[in-house]
Amino acid sequence: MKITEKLSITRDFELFDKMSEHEQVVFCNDPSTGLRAIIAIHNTTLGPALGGCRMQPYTSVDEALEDVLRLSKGMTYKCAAADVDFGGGKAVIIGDPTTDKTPELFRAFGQFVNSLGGRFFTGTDMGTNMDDFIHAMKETNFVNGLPEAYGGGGDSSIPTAAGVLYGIKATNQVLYGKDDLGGLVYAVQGLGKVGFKIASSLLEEGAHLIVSDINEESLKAIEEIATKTLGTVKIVAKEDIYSQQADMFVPCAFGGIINDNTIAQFQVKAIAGSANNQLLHESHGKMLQEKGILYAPDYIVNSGGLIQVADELYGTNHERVLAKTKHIYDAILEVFKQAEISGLSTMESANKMCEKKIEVRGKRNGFYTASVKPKWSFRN
Ligand SMILES: NC(=O)C1=CN([C@@H]2O[C@H](COP(=O)(O)OP(=O)(O)OC[C@H]3O[C@@H](n4cnc5c(N)ncnc54)[C@H](O)[C@@H]3O)[C@@H](O)[C@H]2O)C=CC1
Ligand SMILES: O=C(O)CCC(=O)C(=O)O
Repeated sequence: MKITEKLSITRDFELFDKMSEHEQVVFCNDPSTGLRAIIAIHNTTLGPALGGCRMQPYTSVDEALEDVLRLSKGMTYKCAAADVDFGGGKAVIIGDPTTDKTPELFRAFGQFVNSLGGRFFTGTDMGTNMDDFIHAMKETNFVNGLPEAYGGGGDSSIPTAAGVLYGIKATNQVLYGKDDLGGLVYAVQGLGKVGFKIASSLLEEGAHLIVSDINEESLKAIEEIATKTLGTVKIVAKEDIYSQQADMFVPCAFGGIINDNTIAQFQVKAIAGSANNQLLHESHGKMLQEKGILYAPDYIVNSGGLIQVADELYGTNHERVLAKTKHIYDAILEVFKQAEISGLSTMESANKMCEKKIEVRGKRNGFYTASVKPKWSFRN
């Protein structure tokens, strides 16, 4: 047997292939608290990585890894588009948020975040909330999205929803030549922290909503709000939301919902919503373009939360956050314009703009590391 055959195991680089675009992936294991988490740092050219921590009952390591790799890459683009001095990262905790949370688990997670020495900042995402990070912050300073009572900016779903409404207005401007929200029909998927706020604002402007959620209470609550406005609400089964005749589809639940199957069903003129990683593959952006559906790239539309948590490090100031969030309107118009000029899909056009920004900065910065002088440094 040749020596290379004997050593064949060393040729299995599957994990490194999967993370080939990422700088660092950290597997965190703490049997005493049951913590199993993965932190992915995609790119730190623009600054230390930033991204929320999702808790979900993933059924395999592969599923969790795939999610954290996709989400952290999305954060690199989101940070570039929002012009914040952070790079892309994200964390996932494997566990059921309704049964597996303990203060100790989040403290253990905080210790792992701290061990990265400021290369990764984190906070809430789906399945985690600000209370969880009150525990984590006892172990690390690299947490943002904290309650105002703890010196943070508070609920980041508020600026996220505000930003999505700016994205919808910009899309309406291109579709109809005016950015009014009222009078139109929106198919809203998911009435959680962000979706509920968007739906309520749309109703207040007199919009007509078709909604789906798996949570009966949220559905009842939005019907109740509609009774006090000029808007209307129709509830549909979760699998029927994609085929509704509407002006716009507003996805506010989970990722990957723009795919071969749903594109075949869509009867909308545009898509703009808060969900992260809406396109199953980048090619689905092209398919939307071919079908004549105007797509407002997710990571620009939903960057209000990021803008707030990044801004928090300067001290809480809601006015400043709102002023920065308003730029989402112009950013979406610019992407639509560039896409029209270049013939690219709106997602390709947005990606190109972000990649250019990272490339230019990369000439001066690269890999982020806190400036700690090595002990053995004898230079001064
Ligand atoms: N919270 C924030 O500030 C930000 C959130 N996002 C993204 O926006 C999306 C929503 O986030 P949140 O509102 O914070 O989450 P959430 O967990 O509060 O809300 C999600 C909602 O979707 C519903 N849902 C779950 N499965 C569904 C299905 N099959 N059909 C219809 N509805 C379903 C849930 O019942 C829940 O009401 C996520 O993709 C998140 O990553 C992105 C940027 C910031
Ligand atoms: O919104 C947050 O709390 C952090 C930013 C983030 O993870 C996101 O925008 O997906």
